[in-house]
Amino acid sequence: MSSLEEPLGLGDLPKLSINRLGSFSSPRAYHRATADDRNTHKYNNSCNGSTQIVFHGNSHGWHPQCRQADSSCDAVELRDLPRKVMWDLPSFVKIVEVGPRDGLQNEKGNVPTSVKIQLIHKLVAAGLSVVEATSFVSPKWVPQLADAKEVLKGIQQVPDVRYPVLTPNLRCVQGFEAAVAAGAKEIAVFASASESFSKSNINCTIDESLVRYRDVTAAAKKHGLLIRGYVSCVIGCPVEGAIDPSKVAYVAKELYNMGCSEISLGDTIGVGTPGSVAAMLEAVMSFVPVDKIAVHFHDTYGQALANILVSLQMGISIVDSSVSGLGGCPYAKGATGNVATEDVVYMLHGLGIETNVDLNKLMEAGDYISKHLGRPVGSKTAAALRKLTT
Ligand SMILES: CC(C)(COP(=O)([O-])OP(=O)([O-])OC[C@H]1O[C@@H](n2cnc3c(N)ncnc32)[C@H](O)[C@@H]1OP(=O)([O-])[O-])[C@@H](O)C(=O)NCCC(=O)NCCSC(=O)C[C@@](C)(O)CC(=O)[O-]
Repeated sequence: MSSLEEPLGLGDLPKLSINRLGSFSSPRAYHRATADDRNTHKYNNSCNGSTQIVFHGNSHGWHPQCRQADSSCDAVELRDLPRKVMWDLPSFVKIVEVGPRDGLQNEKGNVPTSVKIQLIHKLVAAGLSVVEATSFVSPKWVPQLADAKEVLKGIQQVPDVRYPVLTPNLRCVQGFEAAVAAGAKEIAVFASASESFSKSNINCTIDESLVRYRDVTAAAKKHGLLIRGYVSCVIGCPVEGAIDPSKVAYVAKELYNMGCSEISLGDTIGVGTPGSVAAMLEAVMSFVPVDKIAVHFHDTYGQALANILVSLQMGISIVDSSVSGLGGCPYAKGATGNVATEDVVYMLHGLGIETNVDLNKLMEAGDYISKHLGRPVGSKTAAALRKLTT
């Protein structure tokens, strides 16, 4: 059994399937850089036929710009960039903010209900359209989220914003019934591709969890609720080591077929690299439409942004992240938080991809919760931009 203390060795990585990447459509021209694009990070990247990018600081931090001072560069066909570098990327990425749930569930010190609610309001004010609010799970096993009912009832819900909550079973105390009673309009069920993680996380086998979730999704459909399905340990498990992509595909397919409208693939311990992520996504895409797949990368090994980029190149357009990089799963020893939402937004805007998220307002939300937790903000982008502006 390989230890997950060490990053998976190259020999352990499933070989990247080149044919899928090779089938990407031809590149497209990027937007022409103009002065008023400065804040939208749309840019082109070629002058005089060669491809050079220099950065000039501005009020929003760094802005890629042509070497020519007047930035009067022409829009460039991506064929000027080596094809192996860039593919056709989505023009819009939906960010699912999981900080209030996945981020806080692992916090040892109690976070007051009012702080959780205020954080959710700030995240929505930053433009996030999906903010996972809490979990209706056992307070014995996740004490931090024991105030799930109060949080959900306390949020001033904004129309068109979604506030999913985790529900592991039908229970009226901690589960689906309790969530509906508290006003939930969207739920999430969460299975694992690893038997060991399933047992330690939700106290049952994978197949037992799928039986439970069929009941939960049937009830949710009766109530007209949206259902999200998570698959944990899609790359590696703290106990079993590397996880075969076929196991991930099986669980994803089962959750999709029982009625989950979106399948979020969680690298719970962050061991994935673009090679193992591409192989896993290729397996899942055989059973779940690519526009129904979300990626959920913890950043324990610093691979999350690279893993997101390869996911975008394979057609994914839904990315989970945690403001200020909060979080980690109480059942995955050593797992650190999800990739920081601020870092994801900065990368996406730098690629000319829209998110509807205002980075400055997002940083305010990150500052708010980091101050409350008494620690520096967990986003490199936020830390760098703060240094620039102070
Ligand atoms: C799901 C339930 C409600 C099932 O709990 P249950 O077994 O259905 O029912 P129960 O709560 O009545 O428990 C029955 C007995 O089993 C015990 N028990 C109950 N659970 C456990 C456990 N885990 N480990 C060991 N024992 C457990 C429990 O204590 C009780 O024993 P008794 O108190 O009568 O002596 C419970 O296991 C639970 O609340 N677990 C916490 C699940 C959770 O919130 N995990 C974190 C969220 S998932 C996550 O973070 C990953 C994700 C989604 O972000 C994606 C990713 O990153 O991969």
